[in-house]
Amino acid sequence: MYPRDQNILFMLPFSVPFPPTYTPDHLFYSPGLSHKDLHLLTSSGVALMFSSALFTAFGLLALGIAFKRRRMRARLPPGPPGLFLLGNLRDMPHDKPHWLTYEAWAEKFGDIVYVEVLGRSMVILNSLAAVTELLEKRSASYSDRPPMPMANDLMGWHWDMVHMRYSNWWRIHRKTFHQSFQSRAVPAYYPIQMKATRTLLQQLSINPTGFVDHIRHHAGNVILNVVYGYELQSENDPYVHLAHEAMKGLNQAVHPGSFFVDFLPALRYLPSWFPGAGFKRKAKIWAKSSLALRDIPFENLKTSIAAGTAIPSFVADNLEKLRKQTPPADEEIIKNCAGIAYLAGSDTTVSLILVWVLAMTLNPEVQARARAEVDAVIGDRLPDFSDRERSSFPYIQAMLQETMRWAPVTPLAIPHMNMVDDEYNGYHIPAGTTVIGNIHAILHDATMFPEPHEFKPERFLSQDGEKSPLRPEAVAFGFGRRICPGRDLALNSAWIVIVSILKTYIIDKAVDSNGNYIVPKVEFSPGTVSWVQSITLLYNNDNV
Ligand code: HEM
Repeated sequence: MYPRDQNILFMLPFSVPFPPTYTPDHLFYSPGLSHKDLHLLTSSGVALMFSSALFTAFGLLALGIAFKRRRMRARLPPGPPGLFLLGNLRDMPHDKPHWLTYEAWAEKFGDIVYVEVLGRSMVILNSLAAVTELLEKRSASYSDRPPMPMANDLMGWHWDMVHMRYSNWWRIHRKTFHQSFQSRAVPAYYPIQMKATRTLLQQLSINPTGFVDHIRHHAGNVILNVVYGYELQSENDPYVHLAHEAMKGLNQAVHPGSFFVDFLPALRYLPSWFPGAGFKRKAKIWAKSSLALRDIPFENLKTSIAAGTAIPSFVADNLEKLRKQTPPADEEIIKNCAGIAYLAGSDTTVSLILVWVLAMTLNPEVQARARAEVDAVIGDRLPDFSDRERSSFPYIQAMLQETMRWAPVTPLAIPHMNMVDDEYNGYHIPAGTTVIGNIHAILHDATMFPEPHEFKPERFLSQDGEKSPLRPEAVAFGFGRRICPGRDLALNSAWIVIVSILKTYIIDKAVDSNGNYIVPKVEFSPGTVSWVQSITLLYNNDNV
């Protein structure tokens, strides 16, 4: 249908938009103060200003004392020395990927590093041994999330299961999610993934230069279809718009240090009109889009169900189950799980596929070997999931593992928090410490993965008598009880997209005006989800 012998040549320089980076300015300025707020501050009277300053001074003093006492009291893991009051605020990376700074610290201080920011302690685990011991084996104590007063209490994200505190309320969400996304359940979504992949191939054949948008459309189409039975519009989709609006605020709020109220939770009780309480006014505006994202698609689907026009989906099926339950279970749980699936599952899958595209651009010999395997198994037609019954596709599998290892999509996972005082290797980890599993460092550990920055799928092809290295998916989706529940769906999407593109396209570098190849840079953005910064591609079967 889309033969590789279509002699087409496209130059595709692009850069992928990624969530805003955070500068130190954000950090110091971000208690929500805008220029207007500062003006207000001057005009609203000396008394208010004085009480506000006093409030902040007391807060900072308390933090400083707590910081000093904690440092003196216990044998904390090593880390960069902090300043009185601020702790390690100034050491925290802001404008470059955090994992680079954390890896530099790991080299200096070892596989467990301690930092403290404005009284909040944080531990970074840089080795497989440390994450296995703490986040996996001691998962019962390490599965909480740090409180996020700005996002959860003020911006209405309390319904977001990803950042929910470890509780019965989270457990029931997790169970509901798991039932529909566990490995046994996801083959039910093959038809949706197949249909979306055929649409992707069609879109690529019409406009290969728009491949980033097409890959995004594919991921959105799969998840919205699975969750709401909703077919994504080709352009200006209202649900994509809702998610985009909601992400604007969330991206800022989940970044540690963006809002002072996250360090001094008492600030959330300030009235919105209070000088310096600009964060409360921002939160009020953002809360609308957070709730709209969750409620609008859900209510629309309920209208379709009532009209008898809804097709099966996560929400429709779960509402049906709920109707039969006595006493009826909580509808809100289904609404919450559905709302978060698009946010958690869309960008992550897109990022994984784009990392693969970059790897293929830079490693034509890997691409050729993978394509040969697809051709040998599938022959002269388009792939589908039944092909996996004919072959285990060892090279494709190894290539997918290497893609997850080479540039992990979520290099630092999502922060966990421990609930009890703990000891590890003779170090004290105070209860309430934010614990980061450094996926990037583990997957670039040269003792497990020699030449870690090279893209080498062969390392996952087990040779006779050789011990195969750690499978990246064992850490790339996080840890313990909070491990990503959407991983099987994501890996299936990535697999069908990869084999389908290999079957129909050749990915190559672009050429400049002098006819020279442009070698794309291997650069990734900071943020929870890391993005390939720029790729230049050329589809050209002359290069085969
Ligand atoms: C390549 C794709 C993906 C990657 C790399 C990824 C990665 C992650 C990571 C690292 C976490 C945090 C785990 C931890 O705290 O230790 C997570 C959590 C989560 N992911 Fe994914 N994810 C992907 C796709 C998906 C998809 C497709 C869905 C939805 C269908 C999804 C839904 C979730 C949810 C709901 C959580 C929160 C789990 C909890 O806190 O209990 N993810 N993911």
